[in-house]
Amino acid sequence: MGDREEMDFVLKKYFGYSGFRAYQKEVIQKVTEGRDCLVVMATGSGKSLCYQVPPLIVGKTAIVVSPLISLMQDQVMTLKQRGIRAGYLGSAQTDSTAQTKAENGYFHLLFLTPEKACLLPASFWLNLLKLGICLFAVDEAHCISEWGHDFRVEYKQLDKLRAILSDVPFVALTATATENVRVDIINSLKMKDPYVAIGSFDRKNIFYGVKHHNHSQSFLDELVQEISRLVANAGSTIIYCLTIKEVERIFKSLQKAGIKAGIYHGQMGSKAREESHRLFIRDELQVMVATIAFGMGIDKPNVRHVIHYGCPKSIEAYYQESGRCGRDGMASVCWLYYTGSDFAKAEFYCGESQSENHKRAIRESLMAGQRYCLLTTCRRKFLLDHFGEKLSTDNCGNCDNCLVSRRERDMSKESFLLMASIQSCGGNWGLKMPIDVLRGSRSKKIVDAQFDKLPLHGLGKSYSSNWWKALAHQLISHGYLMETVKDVYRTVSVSPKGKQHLSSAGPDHQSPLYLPLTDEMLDDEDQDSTSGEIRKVKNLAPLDNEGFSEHLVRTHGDYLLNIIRHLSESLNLSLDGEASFQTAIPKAHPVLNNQRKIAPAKYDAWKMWHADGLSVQKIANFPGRPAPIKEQTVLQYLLDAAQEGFEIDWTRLCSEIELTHQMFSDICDAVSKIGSREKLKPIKDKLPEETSYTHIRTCLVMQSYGISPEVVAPCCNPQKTAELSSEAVESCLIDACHTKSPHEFDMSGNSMVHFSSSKNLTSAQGPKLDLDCNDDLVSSKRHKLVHKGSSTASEATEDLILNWLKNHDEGVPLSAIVEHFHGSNKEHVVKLLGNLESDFMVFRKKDLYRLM
Ligand SMILES: Nc1ncnc2c1ncn2[C@@H]1O[C@H](COP(=O)(O)OP(=O)(O)OP(=O)(O)O)[C@@H](O)[C@H]1O
Repeated sequence: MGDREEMDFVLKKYFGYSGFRAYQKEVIQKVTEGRDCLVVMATGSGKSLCYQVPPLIVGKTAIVVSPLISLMQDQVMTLKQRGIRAGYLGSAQTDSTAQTKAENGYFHLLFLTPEKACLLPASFWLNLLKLGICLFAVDEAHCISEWGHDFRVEYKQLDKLRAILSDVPFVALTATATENVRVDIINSLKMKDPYVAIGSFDRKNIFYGVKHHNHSQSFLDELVQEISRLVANAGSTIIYCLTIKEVERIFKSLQKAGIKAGIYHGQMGSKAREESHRLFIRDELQVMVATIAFGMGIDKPNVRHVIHYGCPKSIEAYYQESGRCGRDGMASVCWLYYTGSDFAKAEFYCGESQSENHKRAIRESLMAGQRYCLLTTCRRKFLLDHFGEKLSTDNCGNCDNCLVSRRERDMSKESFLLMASIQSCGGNWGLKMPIDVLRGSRSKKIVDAQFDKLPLHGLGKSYSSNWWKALAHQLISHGYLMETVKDVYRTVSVSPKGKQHLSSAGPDHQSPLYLPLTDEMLDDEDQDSTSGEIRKVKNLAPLDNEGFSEHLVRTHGDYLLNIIRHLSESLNLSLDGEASFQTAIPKAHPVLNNQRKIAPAKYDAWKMWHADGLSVQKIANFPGRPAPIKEQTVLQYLLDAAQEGFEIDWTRLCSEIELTHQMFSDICDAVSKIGSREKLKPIKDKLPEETSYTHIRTCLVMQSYGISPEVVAPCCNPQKTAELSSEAVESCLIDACHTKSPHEFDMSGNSMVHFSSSKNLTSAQGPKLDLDCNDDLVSSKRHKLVHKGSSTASEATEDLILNWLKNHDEGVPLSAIVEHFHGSNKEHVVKLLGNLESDFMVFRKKDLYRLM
């Protein structure tokens, strides 16, 4: 019998197939000739046969390295049923004779985990070599590469075996390998002139689609309805979720709707997982809701739908998971539902990873996933392109973008603004900075970099940040912008094509640039229909007050005033009378005698606080702002204003932020102990928990201006005092009696501390406050009360943990979290942290918990 005939005979005899699929025969032939092979073929294309047939032809053992015991067990079982001698070595092996049998060449196919392969003694290999090893296969070979989506360190060790098995052909197999992963595989396994078989990645029978979702219940209800419809037709469905919590949530909803669903994730015991898998394979379950733990080795032919509820880590992972669909070649459907927060998980995925290369690969992979989600062109083309395969057409006719014609609009103006902003910011930022500039933000970063002086600052206010981000992704996918990972950051810059476009355009003239609107952009515009009104208003000439709704004036009055002001300035007209819209933020920025000019945002904050008497909290949430700002930011503005010579009522400020006399002197002590005011953290570390960074900053500014600590209230804020419990009042009363303090408390708990004498204290003036009480005792009592209060509050909840972590950018070890929330036991805290981790709210890195 000739070689080819023998191959056909084996195929028929053991597998029952009448012909080989593409590439199978060539690979088998090369392997039997002793050549190394790299096999890159789509999921379900039949790669396994490439290592299963040779041992049956040459009668020598084939070694197969596979990442999962369960996968090996499945394969061994199936092969045995076909009359092939197959076995595996590993921790789950109960047959004590298996290793001896293997060493004596009993098996046609011997499966090993990479760890086991490296642990076997050299004598094992030498004995088996004497009998003959026909090939050494590495399945799921992309696990060898740090560029791969599923890198496993153990795979890296396999090169050690190359020295012992120097004459054995190595066969690496994977369904997902980009160019650099392929090179990595060949180098890592020290393959010699390998025969490379790259099959088509095009799964023609699969429809690809993407939808945007929010985590709302109504969306989940819609999903359940959709699944009910799907399961009414034949075939199975797999729903992949990013977290176990989501798996459980969706599973419960499906069960409620009477759908036969199963569940599968890494925290289930192996028995429960096996049972779930078995029921699914036998069609006793219609739907499997799973994490990606349900992945490799799922060879169920009739999976008709794969739904991803959340954007996967990479295109490779997506391709592999969606590849569980339609393995029998019948028409099947893959939907991906994503939400914006899916793209912010790079830090989480980087987890414990030590290698910078690997971290960069993770970030780049996630970026590619994001691009896939936001794509408005053919999805199949994008997927194939990712794997280096060209689709001859721009319209595959079997993805959502090719079937639904999208609304296109001339986005030349918007694109010009965005590209110009990115260019003006230097092209060294992510998208946030240039978009914030367009939206007129005066954040510290923007003001410090003087981006608020750019002519385009604030010109893009009428679109939301998300809208601009979606446009940016359009421009990326059309080649006008480039996204790169520099060290650990994603930056966006204008590409040569974008620069060309910019240079041929100006603020008033741009050549048309028609781009499709994404669902997100359309949703955003629908939601913000009033901003649509604003855009219309912008185009109105002359401005006409008819048709302005009350709502429009209330919500956008400030914006309209600005348009009118700019218009009148440009026309050299004066506006009669002072506009006194309640929503308008004061805009005049006079420079007082001894004051230096400060940024408008700071001046506004100072004026509202100082002249209008608004509280920090009111300023932060002032209705005239496009969006609220943080109270800390307002405080920082006030401190900056003070440093530029603007008048500040320190007593009022200290009272508002509850900076007590005791805190003030504690902070001064800490500063002198440390001997430096440069860094706040060491100062903070020396102080009690309730002393915040805001307290420290304020104190330092006051110190530097020689403001006397006497201006600081000795006891609690009068308004806050009213909120004290009766216990607190009682304690204060006791203190007041003991110390014969002039502070009086009425029985309703209202403090009558006389702040009036300090009313006019400013940064320039500093008369001493006449308070002769024993402040220390009062405030130390208060201190105790606060502490006692925080002990009740120290029972951990998810919200409290999140709030607390907000103040610890550098991360906190578990022990410190447990100590802080000593009202709860450790298990409870660990459980909450686990929930937060699985919700991607926090992540753990080098044993420190941080906010995402
Ligand atoms: N020549 C053939 N004729 C008919 N069916 C075949 C042939 N080769 C393989 N198959 C079948 O195709 C299915 C997929 O094969 P296999 O599991 O080897 O794919 P794979 O490429 O390893 O996929 P994955 O990467 O997802 O593991 C199996 O059910 C297998 O029996």
